[in-house]
Amino acid sequence: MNERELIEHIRQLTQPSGNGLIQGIGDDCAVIEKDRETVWLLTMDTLIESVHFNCTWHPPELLGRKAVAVNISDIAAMGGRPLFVLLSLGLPVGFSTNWTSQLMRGITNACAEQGCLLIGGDTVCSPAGVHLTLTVIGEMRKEQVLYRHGAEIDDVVWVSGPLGWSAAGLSLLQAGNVADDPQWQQLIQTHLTPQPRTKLGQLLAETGLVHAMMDMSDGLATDLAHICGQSGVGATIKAHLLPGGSALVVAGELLGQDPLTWMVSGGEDYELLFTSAETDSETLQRLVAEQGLTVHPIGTIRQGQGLRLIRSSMVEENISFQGFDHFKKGERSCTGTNAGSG
Ligand SMILES: Nc1ncnc2c1ncn2[C@@H]1O[C@H](COP(=O)(O)OP(=O)(O)O)[C@@H](O)[C@H]1O
Ligand SMILES: Cc1ncc(C[n+]2csc(CCOP(=O)(O)OP(=O)(O)O)c2C)c(N)n1
Ligand SMILES: [Mg+2]
Repeated sequence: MNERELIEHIRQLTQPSGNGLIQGIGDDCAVIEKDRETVWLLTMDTLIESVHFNCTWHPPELLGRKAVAVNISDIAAMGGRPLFVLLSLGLPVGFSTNWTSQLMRGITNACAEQGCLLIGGDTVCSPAGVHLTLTVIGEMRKEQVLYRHGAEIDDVVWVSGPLGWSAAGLSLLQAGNVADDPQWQQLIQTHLTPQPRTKLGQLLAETGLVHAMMDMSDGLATDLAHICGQSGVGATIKAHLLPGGSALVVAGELLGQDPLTWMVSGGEDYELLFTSAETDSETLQRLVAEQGLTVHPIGTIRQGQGLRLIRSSMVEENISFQGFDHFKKGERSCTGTNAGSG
């Protein structure tokens, strides 16, 4: 069973409604009725040493910032405003006080910059490595919430920024000796401290022009496949429209890796991915530009199912769910050593 199948299995075991629940398992946040006009948004994400970060290259302050950013990104993905954070901290015996206070400086500064309050959590000993789990609570107007479902045939598919930078930055850090070169700093910084698109998410929700939205953590191939699956549609993406940039191409040449693979299935972009009617494209781009922000059209929603990538050679390829999956065969991060393995 892979990660997606396991989450679907858990979803089928749960109650879909009650207690004011509007959206349970399956979107970036759970959505719960707060009052007639507003909803609560709740989300949780974990970062685990050796799976999500490596302490040899990840400065603790930036790790703290990243832990907040990847969680707040899920609030941005609904169009909401983050308010409160809960932090569960798992540290090995004999943890460094200096390392931990830098981590906490990153967490508290990032919370303050996003206007949210750290209000509680838990602190435990970990038998292996550092574990960081955050819960973020946000709010927004009920009628403006943007779900993964809702994409319509002939919609334009948009992304809020460059793809593949984080994956390229990670490859450069893993390669070791090249990482100090100034030409790679944008790629590396994107990996070490992604920026949640909170302002853009709220703006897009307010326009009322967006049909479906999510944030990108597992790579376009998997994340857009979620929007398609939940909307009952397919999509076609054009490789030459994907925003990448020259540093990605040069890094690919240096490391012998394909920049398109980073852009499509690398993951950890934390950009917003959304769809809107073709006839609203100009208005949408104008409203976004007025706030000093940018968005890029990358393809089209179509009838049917599955996600197709059109390469420059005009060859079409099905790339559905080819992004990151914690338990996918060949994904090296977890080796079972306990009762849960096998
Ligand atoms: N162990 C779990 N128990 C209940 N719900 C889960 C579990 N793991 C993930 N989910 C839910 O499944 C959905 C997809 O999760 P995930 O792929 O991690 O989304 P995201 O990329 O937005 O973090 C979310 O709604 C999340 O809350
Ligand atoms: C040491 C290390 N190895 C590999 C990766 C790459 N990586 C780890 S998790 C992940 C995907 C995103 O994490 P996930 O836990 O799936 O977040 P979610 O989709 O729940 O938001 C990627 C690309 C990394 N960041 N660090
Ligand atoms: Mg998650």
